[in-house]
Amino acid sequence: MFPPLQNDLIIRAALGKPVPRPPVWLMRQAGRYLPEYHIVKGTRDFFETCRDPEIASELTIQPIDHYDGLIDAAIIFNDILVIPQAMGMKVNMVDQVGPQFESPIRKPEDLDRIDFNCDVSEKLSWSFDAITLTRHKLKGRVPLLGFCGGPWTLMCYMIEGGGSRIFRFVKEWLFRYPEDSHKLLKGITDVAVEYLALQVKAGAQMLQVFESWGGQLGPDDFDEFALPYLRQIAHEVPLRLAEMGLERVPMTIFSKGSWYALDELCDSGFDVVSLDWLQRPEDAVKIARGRVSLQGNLDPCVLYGSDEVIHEKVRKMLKGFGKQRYIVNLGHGTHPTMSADRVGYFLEEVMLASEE
Ligand SMILES: Cc1c2[nH]c(c1CCC(=O)O)Cc1[nH]c(c(CCC(=O)O)c1C)Cc1[nH]c(c(CCC(=O)O)c1C)Cc1[nH]c(c(C)c1CCC(=O)O)C2
Repeated sequence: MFPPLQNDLIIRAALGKPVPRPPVWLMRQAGRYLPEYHIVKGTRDFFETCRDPEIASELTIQPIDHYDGLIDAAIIFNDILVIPQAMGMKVNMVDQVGPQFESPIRKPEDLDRIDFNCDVSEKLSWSFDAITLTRHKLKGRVPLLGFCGGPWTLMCYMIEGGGSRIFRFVKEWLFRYPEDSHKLLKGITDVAVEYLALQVKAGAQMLQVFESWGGQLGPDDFDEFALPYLRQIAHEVPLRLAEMGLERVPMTIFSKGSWYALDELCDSGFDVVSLDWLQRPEDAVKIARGRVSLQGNLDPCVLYGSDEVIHEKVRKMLKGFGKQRYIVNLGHGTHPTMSADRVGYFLEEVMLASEE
C-alpha cells in the first residue's frame, strides 16, 4: 500500500540491529528556524496547519528536502496538545507566548468537563489523514515517526493552562488531590494508547512519547505520577496493534530532565530512551547495559557555537555513545532563532564523524 522503505537505519538502530552508521534526526526539525516554514505557514493559525493534511505533510517533508540525505527520519508535523483538544479542551497557539488553554482545569470538579471516552479515530481523524498522505509523499525516503505527549506533561498543560515556571497548580493536584490526579493521568493514558496505535494504522513506522516536563518531578513523584503511565503506554500499544492485526513498531521515550530514572526507563518497555544533555553519554551507556538503544543528546544551544566547538562536541558525543544501538539527536528541540545553515553544518559533521 505504501512505497517501499529505502532507508531503515533508524528502525534497525532502535531494535539493536547492526547499522553501517548511526541514524540522525532532530526534535522539532520542522519549524520556525527554516525559512520555508514561514513561507508555507504564512499567517495561518498553528493548529490549522496541523489539521490540514496537505500543509502538515509539506511541513513534515521540508527538513528532509532541505538536508537531503543528511536526515534519517521524518516526524509528522503536529503537536502534543491535540490530546487535550480531543478530550474537549480549547487550546490556542499565541504568537510569542506559546499554547494557551481557554479554561484550564483547576479543581477536581473540573474533571467533569473532560471527555474521557472521546472517539479518538473521529476527533483526530485529520491527524491520521496527514500521516497517510505524508507516507505516500515521502516515497519511502525515510521512515515516518508518529508521537504524542506523555500523560504527566499533558496533565501539566491541562491544569496550568500553558507553560509554567514552578508548576504551582499541577503540583497542588499531585499533593492535595492524588486520587483525582491518577484519574486524570489514567484517562490521558488511555487516549494516548489509542492515538498512538491509530497513528501506526495510518502509516507511522515508529513512535515517540514526549514527557517534556518529566524533570519537574523528583524521583519519588516521577515513580508515582509519570513512570506507571509511561509503562502502560509501552505495554498497551503493542497489544492494541496486535488486536488491529498490525505489527508492533519501535517506541521511544523522551523524558526530559529524568536522568535519575534512566535505569527504570530502560526497563519500562520502550525500545529507545532519548536523553537530554544533563547526562554523560558514557554513563548512560553503562546504565543502559544494552537493554535499549539510546538517542540524543547534544545541548541544542551548541548549534549557536563555532565550527570548532560543534566539530569537537559531535565527535565526543559519538565516541561516548558508540555507533551501534544509538540514534543521533539533540537533547531537546531546535529553537526558532537557530540558523538553518548551522543546523546543516551540525548534520554534516555528524555524517563525517560517523564515517571516521
Ligand atoms: C512541549 C511540546 C509542545 N509540542 C511538542 C512538545 C514536546 C517537545 C518539546 O518538549 O519541545 C511537540 C511538537 N511540536 C511540534 C512538533 C512537530 C514535529 C517536529 O518535531 O518537527 C512536535 C514533535 C511542532 C510545533 N509546535 C509549536 C510550534 C511553533 C508554532 C509556530 O509558532 O509556528 C511548532 C513548529 C508550538 C508549541 N507546541 C508546544 C509549545 C510549548 C509550543 C510553543 C513553542 C514556542 O513558541 O517556542 C507544546
